[in-house]
Amino acid sequence: MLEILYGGSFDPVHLGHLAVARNARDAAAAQVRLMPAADPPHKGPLHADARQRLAMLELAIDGEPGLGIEACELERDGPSYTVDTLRLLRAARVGDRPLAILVGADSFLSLQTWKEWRSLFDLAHVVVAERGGSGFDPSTLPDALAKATAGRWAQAPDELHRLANGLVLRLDQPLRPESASEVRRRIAAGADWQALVPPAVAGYIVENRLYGAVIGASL
Ligand SMILES: Nc1ncnc2c1ncn2[C@@H]1O[C@H](COP(=O)(O)OP(=O)(O)OP(=O)(O)O)[C@@H](O)[C@H]1O
Ligand SMILES: O=C(O)c1ccc[n+]([C@@H]2O[C@H](COP(=O)([O-])O)[C@@H](O)[C@H]2O)c1
Repeated sequence: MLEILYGGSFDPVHLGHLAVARNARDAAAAQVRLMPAADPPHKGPLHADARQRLAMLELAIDGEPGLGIEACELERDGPSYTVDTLRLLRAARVGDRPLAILVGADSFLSLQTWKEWRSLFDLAHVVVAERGGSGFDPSTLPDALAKATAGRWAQAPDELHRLANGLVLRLDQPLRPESASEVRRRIAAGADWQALVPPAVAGYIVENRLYGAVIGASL
């Protein structure tokens, strides 16, 4: 079965993440694992610690079929470079089975800034989820990314099951407006935020006073 790794800070996980993960699972008939980064290379300091971000992910997926968690990046120090993670997972448990990474269009458009980015295609497929405002259009990619992805575009998700790595798939999906920074911003501003995250995650945020949430805030 195709496995799709969905990496992120998940600080916190929100309904946009879940919609993207479910859509990828259903469209590609795949197992999707949400993969919290210990130290995402291009982000400033995170707000919740690794244990808390993992706990929120567990509450969010709540045993849902086809969704899981890959926590291997939390076990190593230093920046969570995806290329290193893919090499480790290929060697440790995935072998030569079909494997993909799932990224939002904003992340995909900056793929050239990732460590050894061209090697990513030797290790996994890349699934790109549309994200509002990202201006994602495969015909207007930055030059190097356009060259590296030429001839790799899959026409349909089932192509990803037939090869171990190397294809790029654009996933059609309704655009989701949520972002973790908007959740944190609203909490800090005392504005409504609970509808942006699963109810169990909202409860965890309040109980643990994450992001400046106040105990006793109505859920
Ligand atoms: N609403 C969304 N629609 C599509 N992709 C998303 C959405 N939110 C996050 N992603 C993608 O999920 C991955 C992990 O995102 P991350 O955990 O950094 O969340 P975020 O909401 O972008 O966080 P922040 O607002 O703190 O930057 C990235 O590839 C990102 O592009
Ligand atoms: O490998 C890299 O150089 C690299 C650079 C930026 C982001 N990533 C990964 O992309 C995923 C989303 O990152 P972010 O910053 O949107 O939370 C997460 O799994 C990061 O580890 C990876």
